[in-house]
Amino acid sequence: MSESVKVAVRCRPFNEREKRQNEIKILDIDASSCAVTIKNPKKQQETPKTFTYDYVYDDNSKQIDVYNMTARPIVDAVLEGYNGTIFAYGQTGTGKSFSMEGVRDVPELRGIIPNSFSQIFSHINASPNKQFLVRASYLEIYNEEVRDLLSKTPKGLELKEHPETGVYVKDLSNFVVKSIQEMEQLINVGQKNRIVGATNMNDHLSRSHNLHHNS
Ligand SMILES: Nc1ncnc2c1ncn2[C@@H]1O[C@H](COP(=O)(O)OP(=O)(O)OP(=O)(O)O)[C@@H](O)[C@H]1O
Repeated sequence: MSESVKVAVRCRPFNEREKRQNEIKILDIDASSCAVTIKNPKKQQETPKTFTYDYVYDDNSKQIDVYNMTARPIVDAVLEGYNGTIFAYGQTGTGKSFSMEGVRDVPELRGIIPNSFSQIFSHINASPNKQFLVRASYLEIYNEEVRDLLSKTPKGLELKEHPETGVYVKDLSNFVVKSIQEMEQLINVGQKNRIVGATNMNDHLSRSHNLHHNS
């Protein structure tokens, strides 16, 4: 049986500032062995350290390849009735939003979230004899406060634990969605309610973090 938690590492290309400052690349990514080797630029004589992961992506990686290798199998399992979570973690400015959301209007730059909507609804549309229920919630954690981004009055919500179903957010709204368009509408509403919106892409000082949940 394969592991239930898998870890992927993605390295982003240098940004303009890093290029201008002639930064040196300290990561070497070897896709064939899923290994990342990191060297200490201040101590060239130090032996580089190597770590292995379930998937590794270098700075040339394409959104669709990241999706197909890492996210598609999770969404496949969800469509069969299992639970699945895709979670991006990393320092500010490292490419979490790029990987998760990407650039919505440019098909090849679309990230995991829009690609998963396409996969979910094409699967549902191709399975006329099965019934599916898709519900969506969208929340933001900002300054330790859980905010419901799909509520008209986003306010702090409580985190609770249920003995059988585990941790949940009390009173978090959720909406039944029947198409990609409906899903995108909800995302648009939620984006507008985020404390620090996607328009502040270049300000990496105080971005909030958000979780997306499809069931
Ligand atoms: N793989 C990539 N290819 C090209 N550009 C990328 C890639 N990953 C990130 N970028 C660019 O790098 C910048 C920072 O990425 P992004 O905003 O996704 O970081 P983040 O981890 O979400 O940051 P924060 O935690 O501050 O929200 C953006 O301009 C983004 O377009």
